[in-house]
Amino acid sequence: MTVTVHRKSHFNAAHRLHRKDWDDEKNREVFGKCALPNFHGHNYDLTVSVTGEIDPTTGFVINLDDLKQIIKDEVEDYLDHKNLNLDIPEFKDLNPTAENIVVLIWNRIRKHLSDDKQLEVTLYETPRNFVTYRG
Ligand SMILES: Nc1nc2c(c(=O)[nH]1)N=C([C@H](O)[C@H](O)COP(=O)(O)OP(=O)(O)OP(=O)(O)O)CN2
Ligand SMILES: [Zn+2]
Repeated sequence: MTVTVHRKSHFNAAHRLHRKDWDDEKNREVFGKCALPNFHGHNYDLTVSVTGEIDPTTGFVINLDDLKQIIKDEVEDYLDHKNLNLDIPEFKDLNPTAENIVVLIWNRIRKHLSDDKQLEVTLYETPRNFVTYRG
């Protein structure tokens, strides 16, 4: 029997969606206002979900205090109040779309979990635009 444990978090960040090998017109056509050159911000919300067996000794799938600390170290401290294009090396040549951000977050959390746990991350870029990654 497995149970899923969830922890919510949030961070604020700036970004711009564009391709260096496209001109302004093409970038504007594909990425719309998200291509504007001077960046814009989002209040990102995320839900981190860990699935596994309940440890009979503790009653935990994962200690939520531990999960909270992992998310703080790997997501909030790394991304909060950052310019994703300029400050985060992974996005130097990769568009910081919700899809690419959720994969980055998943990879940073996954390395802290044992192999017997499943991880799912849902990232809200806006209240109505959100993505999910399960690895
Ligand atoms: N597949 C994706 N499409 C888009 C992404 C993305 O990351 N993946 N990102 C954007 C923009 O960055 C942003 O999300 C759009 O912002 P906005 O238009 O303000 O968002 P809403 O649609 O929620 O706003 P409404 O008020 O509902 O119009 C674009 N596409
Ligand atoms: Zn945006």
